[in-house]
Amino acid sequence: MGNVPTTVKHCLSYEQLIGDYPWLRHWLQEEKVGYPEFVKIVEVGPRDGLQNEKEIVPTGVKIQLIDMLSGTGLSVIEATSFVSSKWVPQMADHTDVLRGIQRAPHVRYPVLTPNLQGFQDAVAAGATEVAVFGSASETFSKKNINCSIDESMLRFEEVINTAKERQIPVRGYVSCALGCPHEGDIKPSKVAEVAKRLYEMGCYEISLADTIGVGTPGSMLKMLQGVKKEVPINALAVHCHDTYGQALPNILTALQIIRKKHYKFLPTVGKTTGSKHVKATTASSV
Ligand SMILES: CC(C)(COP(=O)([O-])OP(=O)([O-])OC[C@H]1O[C@@H](n2cnc3c(N)ncnc32)[C@H](O)[C@@H]1OP(=O)([O-])[O-])[C@@H](O)C(=O)NCCC(=O)NCCSC(=O)C[C@@](C)(O)CC(=O)[O-]
Repeated sequence: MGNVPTTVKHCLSYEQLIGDYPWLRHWLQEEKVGYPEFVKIVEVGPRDGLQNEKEIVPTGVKIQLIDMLSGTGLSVIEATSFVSSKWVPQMADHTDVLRGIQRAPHVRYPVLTPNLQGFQDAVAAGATEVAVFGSASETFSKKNINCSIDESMLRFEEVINTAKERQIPVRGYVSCALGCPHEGDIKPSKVAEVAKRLYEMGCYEISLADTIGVGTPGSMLKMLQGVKKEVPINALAVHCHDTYGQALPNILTALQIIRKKHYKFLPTVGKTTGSKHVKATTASSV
């Protein structure tokens, strides 16, 4: 926490959280929650932070960013996406980025793969870990990956089965876990259902994403209470966008749901400014 600005420390303090959300004190006592002994940060800046930037960032700059992040002590850096360049022009240089980075021995560099084509391209470019990304909202699924939730599960199953044959670990995202830009509130039971499907297919970890940053400690709590009935808590991660300044309180709430025996909980933070996504570098400070 040495380099963390005072304002961020303030957001992270237990006393401040209880001051802002008094009902949490009761819940924390009831649940006898503690903090996990170990927190892993998945840095998503080079992928999620850049993907919506209108101006194309030169490939060399992306490579330099990832190489510099590799030197910070992070253990996971999401490097790029093997998606259609018509949909996300910023990620069109995925192969050059993945081939150009200096891989540090202690760092993993997962990439997003929405379907088998993306998976095969990623592996050909040297990917050794991938992530599939589903949604708890039908409308978001159609707008993001051009298929329904059920169709996306069939695509992911193909990716996961092929990945298993090659012993490539697959991480799964569930977008809109705390709200959808098109459908509004999303029921925790729907998030739990999609998370469970991904987990049962073979994703080693499910990252529950507050895609538009509308979550609060209250909705985070309800959502995680629903999901942990279906997926082991030590296989869960959260991915919080900071659109309304709630990412840190939301992460702190999520961390406190983990019992001490659950040593592995893996939050990622995204910082969203207005309609622009400028994300994830704050994750390194948490
Ligand atoms: C999923 C697709 C590809 C389906 O796209 P589609 O158009 O429905 O695909 P299709 O299967 O009908 O194929 C149409 C064309 O796309 C090509 N194609 C097919 N697959 C690929 C591929 N993998 N890479 C490159 N090209 C591909 C395919 O070859 C074909 O090319 P054509 O014959 O017309 O020349 C498309 O909808 C897409 O790329 N979507 C991008 C989604 C995306 O990147 N979203 C942002 C990341 S998710 C996210 O940010 C959320 C997250 C993870 O951060 C968590 C959170 O905060 O919520």
